[in-house]
Amino acid sequence: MAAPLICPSILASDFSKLGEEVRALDAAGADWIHVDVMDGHFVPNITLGPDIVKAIRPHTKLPFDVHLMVAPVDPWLDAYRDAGADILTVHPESGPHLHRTLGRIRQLGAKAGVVLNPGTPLTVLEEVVELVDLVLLMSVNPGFGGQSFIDTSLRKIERARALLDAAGSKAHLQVDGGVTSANAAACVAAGADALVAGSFVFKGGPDAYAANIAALKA
Ligand SMILES: O=C(CO)[C@@H](O)[C@H](O)COP(=O)(O)O
Repeated sequence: MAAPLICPSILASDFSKLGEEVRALDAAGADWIHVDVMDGHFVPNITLGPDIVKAIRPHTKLPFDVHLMVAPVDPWLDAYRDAGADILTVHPESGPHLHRTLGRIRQLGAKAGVVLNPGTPLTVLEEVVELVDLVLLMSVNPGFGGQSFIDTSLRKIERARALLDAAGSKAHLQVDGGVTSANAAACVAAGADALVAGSFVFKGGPDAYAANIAALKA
């Protein structure tokens, strides 16, 4: 089983020193930096605007994987791409034309991701599979870090893997929410190749980041 990409969510970082945190994650072996953007409307929390993404961009060359929990999302695609996002991931519920939104993300030169909440059926993916570079399965309801992994997500990962393989898609299959060393291997065995983790990576402070990332890869 190949080691998964580890994508720490900076939602769990110390916001008073974001640049430093991103540098520490880079040094600790993170593969991507996962940026959770929340608008206080699509989800009940507000986080990082494009100016903040732009401010931390010079602190690492790692890909910025930006999860947009924003509705409507279309007006924000250009701003986050300009701020330095490499991957823009959107919810089918955050606009009326998912197909158009994914096409626009690729037109901007970014990788396009689609994210499914625990209650969102996989079938939506069938209609856009050729337009996505990343499928993100939420294993918690989005809005907050520190929640518990929803166990039925494992079966959904398996079904998503089967769907991607059947379509001949090379898209990454990423899982997010309550990911720890206790469930990471099961996610990968089910077919995930990228794991987002917030609380687990950041616990113990910067000196522990490398060990925490290694524990998720192991
Ligand atoms: O998008 C979200 C929450 O909405 C996630 O990225 C969480 O931030 C992951 O945090 P942990 O569950 O790993 O603490």
